[in-house]
Amino acid sequence: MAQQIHIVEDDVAFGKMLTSFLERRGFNVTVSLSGEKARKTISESNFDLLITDLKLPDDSGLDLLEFSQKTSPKTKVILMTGYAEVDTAVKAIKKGALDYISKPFRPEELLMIIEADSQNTESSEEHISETVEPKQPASQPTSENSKFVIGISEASKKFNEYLKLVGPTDMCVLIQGESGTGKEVAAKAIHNYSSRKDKNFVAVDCGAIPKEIAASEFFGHVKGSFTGAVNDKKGHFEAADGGTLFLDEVGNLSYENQIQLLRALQERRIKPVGSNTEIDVDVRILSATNEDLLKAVSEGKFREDLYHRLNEFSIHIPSLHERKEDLFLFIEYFLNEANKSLGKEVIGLSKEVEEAFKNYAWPGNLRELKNVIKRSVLLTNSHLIPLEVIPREVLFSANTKKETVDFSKESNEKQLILNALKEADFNKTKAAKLLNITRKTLYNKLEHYQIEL
Ligand SMILES: Nc1ncnc2c1ncn2[C@@H]1O[C@H](COP(=O)(O)OP(=O)(O)OP(=O)(O)O)[C@@H](O)[C@H]1O
Repeated sequence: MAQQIHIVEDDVAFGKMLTSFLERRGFNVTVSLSGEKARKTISESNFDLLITDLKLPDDSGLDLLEFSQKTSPKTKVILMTGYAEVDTAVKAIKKGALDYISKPFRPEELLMIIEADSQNTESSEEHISETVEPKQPASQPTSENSKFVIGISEASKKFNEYLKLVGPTDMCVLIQGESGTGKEVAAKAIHNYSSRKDKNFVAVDCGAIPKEIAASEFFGHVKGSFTGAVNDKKGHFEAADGGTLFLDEVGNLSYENQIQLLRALQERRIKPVGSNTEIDVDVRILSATNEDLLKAVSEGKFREDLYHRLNEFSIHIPSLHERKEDLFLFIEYFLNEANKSLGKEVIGLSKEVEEAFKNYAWPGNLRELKNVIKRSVLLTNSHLIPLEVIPREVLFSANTKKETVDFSKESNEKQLILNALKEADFNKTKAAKLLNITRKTLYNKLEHYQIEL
């Protein structure tokens, strides 16, 4: 069963960031924003781990540690401290806390403490118990798969179920989705769920191969078969033998190349350009497209027989807009990636940026989100990404959603009003409609925020 974690943290953004980080790694997380709420929650449920801030507005982490030890002695406790509080934290360890972690910290550091403790617990349990749980079967995702975000939205859960379901079969899968939604990542996951996972995964961008050399790229060639063929060359099919060949942007293949590909798939045999010998190949084909292939078929641009061969099973990857519930998991994942690659320690987004990200439609999907975060992390000199480093298109996009309007914070409100005005071409009646407020209220707010038009 997943470990139950209780976080006590009055900084909402930080608590949220830790929660999504830990939930993505399979923990069940409950958050309390105050000592009072924490005490009530501790009394009502059994947690494996309590992670509490040392300084709370209405309580102290040390007192909570004592309370937890009395009420729920099996719960382990980690304290989060500021630099100046390390002495107190050391006292807490003496009182029986598992560990302390100094703020600011990266969530991975916290995870390391949790995992180190679990390993200690497991190894001591293995000595006691004679029957050890069987290890995971070979068809489980490899560590490669654990590198991607599964998501919590219904759309993500469904499509990830499909990946798992079709992975171990030998079916050809057509992966459809907008640009940047993660089609290649999905193809790699299918490969990793299959028994072919120890063989090659060869990805080919069909849009980037000139049609004149496509046959040689796919099937290889022998030395001297055409000008420039100075050596024998293996093609993608041979390179992927026993494994998986991923044809990205498959709709871009020329009609002639489609015929050659179909033949290779039907016969499971290829002939390198200039060779008289055929070679047997055992390759699973996964393909991806961000265009409507059926439309291409009906327009005579894509062969119907090839379409059906590639599409033994089809998977649609939802756009980021269709899985907004996953947005913060992806943000946190890309933030960690950016921190690692840039050697930075940015812990999250400021409230205003959070709001802007929620309101943006992310037409470039995960790739765009990843790029925006990396750029922002590079430009950020504090712990939270500020509004100033966010690209203009994200701030002033035409995507202010009525349902996401949240007037709880002044800074959010001002930003939302600016977005709506921009979307409405500065027509106040339209902007008021977008914001779901009356024109009069909008005028009052423009005055309040001194927005001059
Ligand atoms: N589930 C995921 N978890 C973490 N990162 C992801 C996930 N899916 C995609 N990404 C990242 O998002 C970016 C875009 O993914 P990918 O290249 O697979 O998209 P694509 O749909 O194949 O793009 P295109 O249509 O341009 O070929 C990559 O940097 C990838 O690492």
